[in-house]
Amino acid sequence: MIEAVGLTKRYGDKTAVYNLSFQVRPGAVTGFLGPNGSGKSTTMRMILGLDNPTSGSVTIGGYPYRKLPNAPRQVGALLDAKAVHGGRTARNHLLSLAQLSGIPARRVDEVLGVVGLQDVAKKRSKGFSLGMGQRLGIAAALLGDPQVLLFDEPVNGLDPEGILWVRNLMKALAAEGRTVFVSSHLMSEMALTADHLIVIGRGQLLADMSVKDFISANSADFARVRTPDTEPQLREKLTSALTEAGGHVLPEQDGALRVTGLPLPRISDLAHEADVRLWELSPHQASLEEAYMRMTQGAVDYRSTVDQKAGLQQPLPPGAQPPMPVPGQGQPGWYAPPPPQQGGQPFAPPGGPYGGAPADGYGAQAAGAAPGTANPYAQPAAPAQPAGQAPQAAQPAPAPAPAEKAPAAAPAAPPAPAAPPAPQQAPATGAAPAPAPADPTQPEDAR
Ligand SMILES: Nc1ncnc2c1ncn2[C@@H]1O[C@H](COP(=O)(O)OP(=O)(O)OP(=O)(O)O)[C@@H](O)[C@H]1O
Repeated sequence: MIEAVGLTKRYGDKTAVYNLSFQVRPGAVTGFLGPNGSGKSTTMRMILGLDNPTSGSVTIGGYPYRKLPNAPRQVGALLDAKAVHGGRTARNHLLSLAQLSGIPARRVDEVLGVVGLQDVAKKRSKGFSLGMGQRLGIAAALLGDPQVLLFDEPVNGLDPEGILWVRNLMKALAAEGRTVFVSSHLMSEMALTADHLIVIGRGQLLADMSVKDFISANSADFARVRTPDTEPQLREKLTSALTEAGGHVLPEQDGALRVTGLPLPRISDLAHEADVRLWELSPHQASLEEAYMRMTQGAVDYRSTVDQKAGLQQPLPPGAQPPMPVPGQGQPGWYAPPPPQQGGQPFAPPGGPYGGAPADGYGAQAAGAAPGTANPYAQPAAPAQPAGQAPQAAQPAPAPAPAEKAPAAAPAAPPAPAAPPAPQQAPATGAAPAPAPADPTQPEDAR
C-alpha cells in the first residue's frame, strides 16, 4: 500500500502539492487524475524518493522509498519514457537495469515479450517511436516483478491497440493483488481502467472515491430538446418558457437545446403550453469526462484562448462566491453539464487532431517470452510495422537510466508556469480569461 499523509511540496514560492493525504491499496487500479501541472508527477516523484516533501510524508508498505529493503524488487515505475540512453539497445537498457538490481538476465527477455518489443530488442532506443518508448518504460517497471507499480501517463503515444493492451495489463497486475497507481489526464480512459480514483487540482485533493461513486456523484442528467429547424422563433419561445419555469437552457452545436433542472414530462407540458412543436425530447447523462472537467475546471493552469470549456459554466449569481473544493468530495456540482461538441465528442480524445497517437505497430506477444514463463499480460501479436518503414521520430536521450531505478537522476520537471492562475470561471464567449482575483482552490500560501 502507498500512503501519503499531509504531503506538501514547494518549489520556491510555487506550491506544487499541498497537504495531500490518500491511500493506494493493493488489488486495485487507482487512477491519479488531474489537469496539467496539478502535481501528479511531483507526487509520484515524492513516492519514489526522487523529491523530498517540504512537509508531510509518503510511504510504501510502511517505509519511505529510500528505506525500503530491496526497493527495485518491490516497486516498479514508469515516470519518463524518454529517460533512456538512446545509444543502447532496448535489451541492453533493460539488462543494465537488471544488473544494477540483481535481477537475472532471463527476466529481461520475459519483459520484452510482455511488452511486445522482442523483435526490436537489439535496436537502439533512440530510433523508437513514442509508443515503443512507453513500452520499454513499462518493461523496465516490470523488471523486478514488483508488488507496487506506478505509471505516469503510460498510454501517452500509444495507438488504440496499445491503449487497450495497457488497460488490460494494469487490470491483470491489480488482479494479482498488486498495488497499481496510474496517472492520467483522461477521465474516460481511467473510467475504463481504474477501480478507484484520486483527483487533484493545483496540488490539492478534489476527490478520493471509487469509480462507481464518482459516476453516481458526478453524472448529471439533462434533456435534449429540439424544435423544428425551419422555425427558429419556436426555439426562442421554448427557451423563454423553460427558463421562466426554472430550467437552465444551453444551446447545443446542432441547434438543439440542453436543458437541466426540469423533468422531461414538465418540458413536454411547457412546450405544449407554449404551442411549440418538438422534433426531439430525450433523456441524457453527462459523461464522466464532462464530470471530471467540471470538477477540475477551477484548477486548470493552462487554458487555450479558444477554450472548449468556456460556456460550460453557469454565471454565478451577483455576489455569490465560487465553491471551495471539498477534500474527498470534490468540487460541488454547481455547473450545468456542458454541451457536447460536434460529432457527439464533448472533448477531444487522444488521437484527435491535437493528440494523435502514432500507430507503433508493436503488440505484446506471449511468443517472445522465455520458455516456461507464463505471460499473463500479453496480447495477440499486432501486425508488424511495414518493412522499410522508418521508425517514428527519435526520442532525445537525456538520462542514462530510468529515474525509478536511479533516484539521483530525477527526470527533469516541466518549467513553472509564468501565467497567473486561471480564473474559476471562464467567460461564456470563449474569449481568453481575464486575470482572476485570489483563487480559492489555491493553497493559502500560493495565492
Ligand atoms: N523542479 C521544479 N521546480 C519548480 N517547479 C516545479 C518543479 N517541478 C514541478 N514544478 C511545478 O509544480 C507544478 C506541478 O507539476 P507536476 O509536473 O507535478 O504536474 P503534473 O500534474 O504531473 O503535470 P503534467 O500532467 O503536465 O505532467 C507545476 O506548476 C510545475 O511547473
